[in-house]
Amino acid sequence: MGQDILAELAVGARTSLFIGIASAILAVFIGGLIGVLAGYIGGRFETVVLRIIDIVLTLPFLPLMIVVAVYMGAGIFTLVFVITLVMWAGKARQIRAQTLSIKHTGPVLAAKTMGASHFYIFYKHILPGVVPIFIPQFVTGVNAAILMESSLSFLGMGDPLTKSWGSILFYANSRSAFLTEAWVWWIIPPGVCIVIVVLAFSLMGYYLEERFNPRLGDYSVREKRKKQPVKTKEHQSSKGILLSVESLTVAYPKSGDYRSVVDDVSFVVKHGEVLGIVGESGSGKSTIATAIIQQLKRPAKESGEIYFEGNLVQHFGDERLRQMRGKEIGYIAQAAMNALNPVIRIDKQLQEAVRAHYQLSNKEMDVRVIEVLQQVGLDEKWRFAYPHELSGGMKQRVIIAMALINKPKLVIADEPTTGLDVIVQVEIVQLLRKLQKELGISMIYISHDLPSVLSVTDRLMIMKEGQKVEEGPSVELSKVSTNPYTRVLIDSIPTLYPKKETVEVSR
Ligand SMILES: Nc1ncnc2c1ncn2[C@@H]1O[C@H](COP(=O)(O)OP(=O)(O)OP(=O)(O)O)[C@@H](O)[C@H]1O
Repeated sequence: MGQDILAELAVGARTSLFIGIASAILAVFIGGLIGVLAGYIGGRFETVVLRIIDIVLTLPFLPLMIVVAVYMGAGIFTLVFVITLVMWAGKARQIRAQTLSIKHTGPVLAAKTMGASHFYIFYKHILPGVVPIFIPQFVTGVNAAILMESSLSFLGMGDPLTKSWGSILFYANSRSAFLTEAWVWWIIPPGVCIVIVVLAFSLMGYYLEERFNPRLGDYSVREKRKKQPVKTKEHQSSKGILLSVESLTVAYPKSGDYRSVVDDVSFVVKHGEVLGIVGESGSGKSTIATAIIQQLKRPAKESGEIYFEGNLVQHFGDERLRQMRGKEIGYIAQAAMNALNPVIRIDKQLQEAVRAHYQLSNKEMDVRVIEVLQQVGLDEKWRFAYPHELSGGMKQRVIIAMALINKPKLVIADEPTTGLDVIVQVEIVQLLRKLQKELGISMIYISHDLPSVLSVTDRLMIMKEGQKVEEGPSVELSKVSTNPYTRVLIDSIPTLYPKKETVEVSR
């Protein structure tokens, strides 16, 4: 008896898996093709496809199977046909959505602007973004198809001559196994097989979805920070040090190994001081800033120690870090003004920043919003505006207001003048300097533009290829530095009185 059941289960596994895998392959292939084409071509074709998808998704599965089985005869291929017919539409809808999100990204628009052919865009940009999600779609499809096959076979719509887990259950039921002790042998084993296989495919599907779906971005689940006593350096505050970075090294994987993008960098920021970090693009400036607020992207490897007010931030738990970000350290990220939510009023966005840390009444909140807008030189009426009603300079003032609204001790401004015209750049730089002095806060000012940094900083740190080249008081460094790289940066500053050069004009 036991051997018979085992043999039936083994043969049944073959049928159930075949139907599951074959239906999933067909559904993903057909759905994928139709979804990609509908998303990419758009227009009437897309509308027609969407209406067909809507109709298919509303088709009742069981009556459909009965009708098809009557015409085609019950059997494995009828099952594959009906399951595919039911499943392709859902796949097509998801893959169309993915195609649409890629179609409107910068690289695709740039390729179109350059006159690239549809074939090139499709092959180079759309397919690489869409194909990875076929894998999780296939796995979840197998899972759903096995369940459908079991249900249909259990209802007697499978092939009567072929064993599958569903048909084992059908025969068990038709011979009243549920009413006798036979259910232990006849029903539990195929039932357990279905549960285990479906669960295994579901888990695999979730994993692959997180791994391959580009829309899920950083797929890896971030490890929870270990709770541990925070290491402290008491003497730092007595020396007036607010932030101290010691031997910071950050590496990212490259060609199978890790490559340092910040290499053994140390510096301090004192209370009320402005430190400028200057260097060419890619020298690691933003990486230092994100390391300070502990928001490096995976899979970065970080070593070294960062102390804020004498406490080692790498030992901070999640809650302590959350409090540090936005409340004790204000962060003006690169191009942050483009990240203002276009459909939320300015006052609401500023209030969000306060709500993350304080519980204030609406009136108190409004007072704080007006106060900070005035500080950054914006009339209070602008608090009722939406971001698209503001100019670039005004948006950047809002971003500065957001960084200041919780009265932080340190502000990190990463290229705060990017994307603004020269006059507005000067205004923003002057505003930052004025606020820093008035509020007595410390600041790290990151830029590749030495002239703007000189006017706003007390000390400068020059970076090149992840390493600190030189550090010192801004004015001194700009006048007497003998370091060749620093000199290149300084000499690149345009002056009103350029050196006279004799130019020979050939006649
Ligand atoms: N998530 C990441 N994965 C791999 N490498 C990265 C990642 N983020 C940054 N890098 C690398 O780290 C290096 C330093 O980047 P970073 O953004 O810190 O430079 P930067 O000096 O701020 O430049 P920019 O002024 O252009 O923003 C670059 O070479 C970059 O390729």
